[in-house]
Amino acid sequence: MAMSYLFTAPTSCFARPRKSLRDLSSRLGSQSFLEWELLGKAACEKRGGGQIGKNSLTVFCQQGVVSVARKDEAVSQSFDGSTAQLNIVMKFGGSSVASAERMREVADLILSFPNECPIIVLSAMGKTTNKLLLAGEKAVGCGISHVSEMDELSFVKELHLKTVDELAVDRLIVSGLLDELEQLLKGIAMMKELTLRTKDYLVSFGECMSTRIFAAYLNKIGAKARQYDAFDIGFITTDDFTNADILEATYPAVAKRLHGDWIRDPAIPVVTGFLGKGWKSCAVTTLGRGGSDLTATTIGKALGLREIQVWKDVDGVLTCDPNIHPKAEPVPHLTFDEAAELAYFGAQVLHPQSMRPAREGDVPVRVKNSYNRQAPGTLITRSRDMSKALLTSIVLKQNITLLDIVSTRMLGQYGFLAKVFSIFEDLGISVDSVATSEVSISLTLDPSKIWSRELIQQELDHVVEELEKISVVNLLQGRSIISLIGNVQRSSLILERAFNVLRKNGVNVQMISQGASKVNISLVVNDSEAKQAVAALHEAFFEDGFNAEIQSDDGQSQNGSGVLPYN
Ligand SMILES: Nc1ncnc2c1ncn2[C@@H]1O[C@H](COP(=O)(O)OP(=O)(O)O)[C@@H](O)[C@H]1O
Ligand SMILES: N[C@@H](CC(=O)OP(=O)(O)O)C(=O)O
Repeated sequence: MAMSYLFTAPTSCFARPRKSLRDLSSRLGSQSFLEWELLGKAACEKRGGGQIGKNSLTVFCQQGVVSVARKDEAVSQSFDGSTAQLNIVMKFGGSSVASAERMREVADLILSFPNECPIIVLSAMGKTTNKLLLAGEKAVGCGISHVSEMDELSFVKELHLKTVDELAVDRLIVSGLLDELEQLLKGIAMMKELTLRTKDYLVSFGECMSTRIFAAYLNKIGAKARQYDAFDIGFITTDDFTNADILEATYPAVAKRLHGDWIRDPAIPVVTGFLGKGWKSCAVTTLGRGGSDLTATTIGKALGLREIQVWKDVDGVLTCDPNIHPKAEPVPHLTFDEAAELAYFGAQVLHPQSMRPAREGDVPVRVKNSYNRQAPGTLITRSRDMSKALLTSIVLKQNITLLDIVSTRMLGQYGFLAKVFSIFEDLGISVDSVATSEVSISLTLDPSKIWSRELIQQELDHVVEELEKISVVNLLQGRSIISLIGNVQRSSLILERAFNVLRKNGVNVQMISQGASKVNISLVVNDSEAKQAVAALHEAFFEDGFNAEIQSDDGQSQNGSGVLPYN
C-alpha cells in the first residue's frame, strides 16, 4: 500500500525545515505504521516537540511548526505557505503594564510590528505581586472581619477596576476574580495560615487579571486576541511551590495547544507569565519571582520561535544595576552563558533559570525597553564576538554569608569535600561560590534567597552545627559577591585591572572564585565596601574606554576567530 503525506508549512519555515520535511517524507514513506510511529517519536524528540495521532503526525521544527498528516491512499504532498505562523514571543513585565496608559502603549507597540505574529506573555500589573503577598501575610493575623478593609486588597481592586474602566472594557472581566481573591484572603484569615501552596494561588490572581484585561483591550481595538492561563495550557511543573521547575512535558503540550488554536482560529495568544501547574498536586505553582521571563523562553523553545523578546523598563541588560551605579550602560550583546551567570549572581533584570530553554532551543533573546522602543537593547545568543568586550557587566549580590570550613579530620580532600556538600544537600541549601584548598573550603550562601525559599538564621545555625562535627567553621555575615561577567579566558588581564582598582580603593578581597563557566570571576568583599568597589570597577572597565582599548590593542580572542563557541 502506498503511504502518502500531506505537509503544511508556513513560508517562514521554509528556510530550514524544508529539508527536514523531505528527509522525513522519504524516511516515513516506506515504513510500516509502527515504524512510522517510532520515527515520528524520534523526530518529535529531536525537534523539541510534536504529537502523534492515529492518522497524523505533527513535528515542531526550529523555525515554526510543521504539520505532517498521513492521508490514506492518494499520494499528495503540498507546502502551504499562505498561513502566517506564530514566530516570536514578546514578554512584558509588571513595569511595562503598570496602568491603563501603559497597556495602551504596549498594545500599540505590538501592533507596530504588523509582520510579526507574536505570542504575548504578561506579568501582573506593576507591584501587584508584592501587594498580594503582603495582603496574604497581613490576613494571617488580621481577623476575617478586617480583610475587606486591608490597604493592599483595596490597592489591587482599585488598580484593576480603574484600568478596566479607563480601557473601556467590561468590569466583569476582573470582578469575579476580585471577589474570589477576597474570599481567599478571608480563608487565610480564618485558618490563620499561609502555606506556600496558598501563596502561589494568591499571587496567581495578578497575572490572571492582567492578561484578561489586556486580551479584552486588544479585542476591543480590533486585534483579535485570546487569553490563556499557563496552568491550563500545559505548563507542568514540579510541586515546589513558590519556586517550581518547568518539566519536559511542558514543551510539546504548550506547543500543541497554542499552535492548534492558532491553526483553527488565529488570534494573538496572551499568556499568564510566572504560573504553572504542579504535576502531582495539580495546584497552581509559580516559577520564582520574575518567573515570567522563564514562561517566555519556555514558549520560545516549545514552538521553536525565531526570537524571544523580553520588554523591560531599561534599555536592555546594563553593565551594572542602575540603582547601584547610575552610569550603567546597555550591553549590546551577551551569550546565553553570560546572561545566565549574571542573573544567577543577582542581576534582577532576568530570571536566573530563564536562559536554559532559550539556550536549549537556540532561540535568540532580545531584552528591550518598552518605554524607549528605539533603543537597540541587548541581544543574547549562543556566541558573541569576544574581542568586542572583555567585560560585559558587573553584578553585585549583597548580604551573603561566607563560610570558612577547615577540616579537623584526616580525610582525603575528596572525602572532606564530599562530606561538606552532603551536609548542604541534606539541608537543601544551595551554595553560590566555592574556593578550596587541600584541607579547607570557603563558600558563600545567600540568606535572602530571593529566588527560592528563605534561609533563616535557624537553618544557618543548623548548618554550622553539622559542619562542626568534621571541621572548624568560621561564619562571616555581611559580605557581598562582586561578579565580573565577560571573557574569563582573559582572566589575568581582568584580574590585573580589578585588583589594581580595589587596592587603590582600599578594598580587601576575602575570597575569589573562577568557575568552569568561563564567563564569571567572583570576588567576596565586605558589604560596607561593596558599592564603592562596584563604582570604581565600573569606572575602570566601562567609563574610561578600557574595553575599547583592549579591542584595538589586541582584538584577537584566544581562539583567533574572536568568537567564543558555546559548549
Ligand atoms: N544589570 C542590570 N541591567 C538592567 N537592569 C537591571 C540590572 N540589574 C538590576 N536591574 C533592575 O532590573 C529592572 C528590570 O527588571 P524587572 O523589574 O524584573 O523588569 P520587569 O518587571 O519589567 O520584567 C530594572 O528596572 C533595573 O532596576
Ligand atoms: N509578577 C511576578 C512575575 C514576574 O515575572 O514579574 P516581572 O516580570 O514584573 O518581574 C513577580 O513579580 O515576580
